[in-house]
Amino acid sequence: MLVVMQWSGAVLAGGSSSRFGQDKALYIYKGKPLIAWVLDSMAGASERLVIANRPYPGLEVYPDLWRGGDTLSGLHAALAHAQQDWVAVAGCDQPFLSRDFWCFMLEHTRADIQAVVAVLNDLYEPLGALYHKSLEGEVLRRLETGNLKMQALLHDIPLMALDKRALEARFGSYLFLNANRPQDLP
Ligand SMILES: Nc1nc2c(ncn2[C@@H]2O[C@H](COP(=O)(O)OP(=O)(O)OP(=O)(O)O)[C@@H](O)[C@H]2O)c(=O)[nH]1
Repeated sequence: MLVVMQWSGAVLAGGSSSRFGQDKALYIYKGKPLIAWVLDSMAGASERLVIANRPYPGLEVYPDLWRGGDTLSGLHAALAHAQQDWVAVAGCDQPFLSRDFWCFMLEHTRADIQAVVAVLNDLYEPLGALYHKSLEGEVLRRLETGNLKMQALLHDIPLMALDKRALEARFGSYLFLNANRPQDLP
């Protein structure tokens, strides 16, 4: 019997796009908004959540529950709102993530870890990663104590670290590209 794993997708879009100069989620790149590229990469999810604090027409938006913690606030809300145990979390500015990439990441989930994440030289890629819902309490504790660094969280939890260069070789050299400015996009 084929067992198909259920997972949630969450796109963080609660930032201020200050370096981008306009709401980057809605920036049209190669014919569609950046956020649509990311949502499309998560087409295999049982639900796709947009985590933001303002409405996006046509999309169901889930708010941060703890404000002011940057991407850690977004991760917390993603884990809190998600229905499934494993949650694919990405920025709204990562148009090169793909369905095949997420399938590959999901193949590396295990019962004894809480994240699947790319790493290079001890530096993790916190967005474009899988997180287990059981992390919600730990993330909230870090928000409460002002310990907002995603790298520190990832250093402290049991996870599967996948070689970033090997992932880029397989899924494309721009895989983890996040567009801080329009000119970052190829
Ligand atoms: N839900 C949520 N998402 C956030 C928050 N802060 C940043 N993000 C998202 O996390 C991703 C990475 O953040 P950044 O690249 O710094 O984006 P940004 O904050 O919009 O950009 P800058 O204002 O230029 O720093 C983007 O998709 C943001 O929308 C937050 O407080 N809540």
